[in-house]
Amino acid sequence: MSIRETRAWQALETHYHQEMKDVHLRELINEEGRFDIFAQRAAGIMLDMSKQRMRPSTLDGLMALAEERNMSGAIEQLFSGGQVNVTEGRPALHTALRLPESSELHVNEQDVVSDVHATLGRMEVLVSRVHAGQWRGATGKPITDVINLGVGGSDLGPLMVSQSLDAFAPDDVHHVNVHFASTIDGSQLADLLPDVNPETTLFILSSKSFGTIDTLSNAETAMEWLKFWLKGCSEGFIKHQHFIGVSTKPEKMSEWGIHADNQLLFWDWVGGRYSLWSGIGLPIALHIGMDNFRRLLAGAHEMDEHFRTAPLKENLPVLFGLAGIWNVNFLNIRSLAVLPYDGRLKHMPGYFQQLEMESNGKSVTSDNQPVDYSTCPVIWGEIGPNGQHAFYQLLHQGTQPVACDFIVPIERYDYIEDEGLRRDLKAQHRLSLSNCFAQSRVLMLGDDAVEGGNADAPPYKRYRGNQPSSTLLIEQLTPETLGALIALYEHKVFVQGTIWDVDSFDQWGVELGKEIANATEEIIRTGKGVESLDTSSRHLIETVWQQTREH
Ligand SMILES: O=P(O)(O)OC[C@H]1O[C@H](O)[C@H](O)[C@@H](O)[C@@H]1O
Repeated sequence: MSIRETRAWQALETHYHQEMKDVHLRELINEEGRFDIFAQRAAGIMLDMSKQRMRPSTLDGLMALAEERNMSGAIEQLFSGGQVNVTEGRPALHTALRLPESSELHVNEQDVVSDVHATLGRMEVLVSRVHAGQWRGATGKPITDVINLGVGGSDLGPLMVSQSLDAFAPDDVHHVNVHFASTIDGSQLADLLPDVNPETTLFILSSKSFGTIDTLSNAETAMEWLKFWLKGCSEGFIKHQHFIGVSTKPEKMSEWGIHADNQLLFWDWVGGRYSLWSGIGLPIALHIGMDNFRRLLAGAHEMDEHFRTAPLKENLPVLFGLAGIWNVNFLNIRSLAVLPYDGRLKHMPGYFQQLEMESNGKSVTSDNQPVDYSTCPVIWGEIGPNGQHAFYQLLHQGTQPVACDFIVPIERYDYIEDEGLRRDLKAQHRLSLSNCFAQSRVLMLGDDAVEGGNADAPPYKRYRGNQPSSTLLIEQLTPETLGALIALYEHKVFVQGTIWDVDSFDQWGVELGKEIANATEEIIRTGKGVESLDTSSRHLIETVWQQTREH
């Protein structure tokens, strides 16, 4: 039976048509006790959903829907290693990566917690060798630069966290610069390699499958570059001194030439987009130190515990997820903008794009039926204050309904020692907070945000308002709160996937494109088979041939 046919879903539809369809946020916001009902805190984060187009009765209806889908049972399954990744027949145990060492979790009679902590221990050894200046390149010089070669989940998480927690980089260790190269066209390597020293550059080959052509082609380029500059050193020695591999596939790493001592393993029950907590987080640990990496895990664990144990009505990921369901399935809002008011979080929208869209961008239920409702909205975003000068025009006066997540820390810049600078930067942060609160208010109230009203203004100066948003207010951006924030989104995705009855942990939709790309590369390279293609693709390839032949 489709979820649409359940009593809870139908009650929500009736509620929408009878009570909510024509009500504007400017009326809702004045309803009694709204903030107390719609704002909840956990793990250093306050989630304020009082600017969502919901009433307490909406929330009751959504809770009934969650019960209909046995949300508590699903959460229990997730944490205990149930086969929540149905199409691949395995658990999704990213939460086990953040369990404290003293806990136990058995999957197939194996205690995964001891494996996880043994790997963290190996990571620590690698990090401390680099930070002590003991890891040396093929010519004997200490490493100065680390380049992570990975894409998707093997890039976006480590990149986002490293950038966000830059201020936590330890200053009492041998300094290394951490860089990221992901794109298949080699763009980042083309920029990076001329500026680093081959004798002192270490590459991390990050790939869950160790079969992703984007990453392997970057690795080949890196290796050729090293061979060119380190003439006289054998290939095996170069690989030993300049490559670490992180993967679930030790045999493929060995085949490529990654020395067994330089391999960090993780497990097929860690989804790529949920893997920054595993060895895939090595660039983070190299950048901010192992202690801070463990703090990140501890913050995520705190959110895990909240998600696992808090009653559904006080449960941040549940509330956050259900608000999204209401927006997508009842208010028909299929666009979600992620808007951090903090420049350190510039890679966060991109990271959440993969997390949400690759997890829930699905249209088949767990028993292989086509869905008859919308699933994941389009996620996009940008640093909020910069977006104000770019696309907020559409949010305020365009024709699209868009839901927004505003993300902002309460306090910033306490770590700046220079007093004069600190004062000014704190003032700038106040500006950022003011802009954040002002924008969500105007999006909600429209013309009513103007003192005395704005009804006399010409149409092009009018603001409709009624765009719903949530605000995530973070006490301070620390490894702990960032860990908790990421875990909050991970669990929100799970809550929504549970309601929509989709497998949030597979990604079959990315496979066909890879296959066809390989076949296309062969056609471009060999010239054979172009006639079997459609007219557009054929002409594109012929145009490429024509121009490259002319050169
Ligand atoms: O880590 P890898 O196996 O190299 O995969 C890297 C990425 O590519 C794939 O195509 C998937 O879409 C992503 O989920 C994955 O994170």
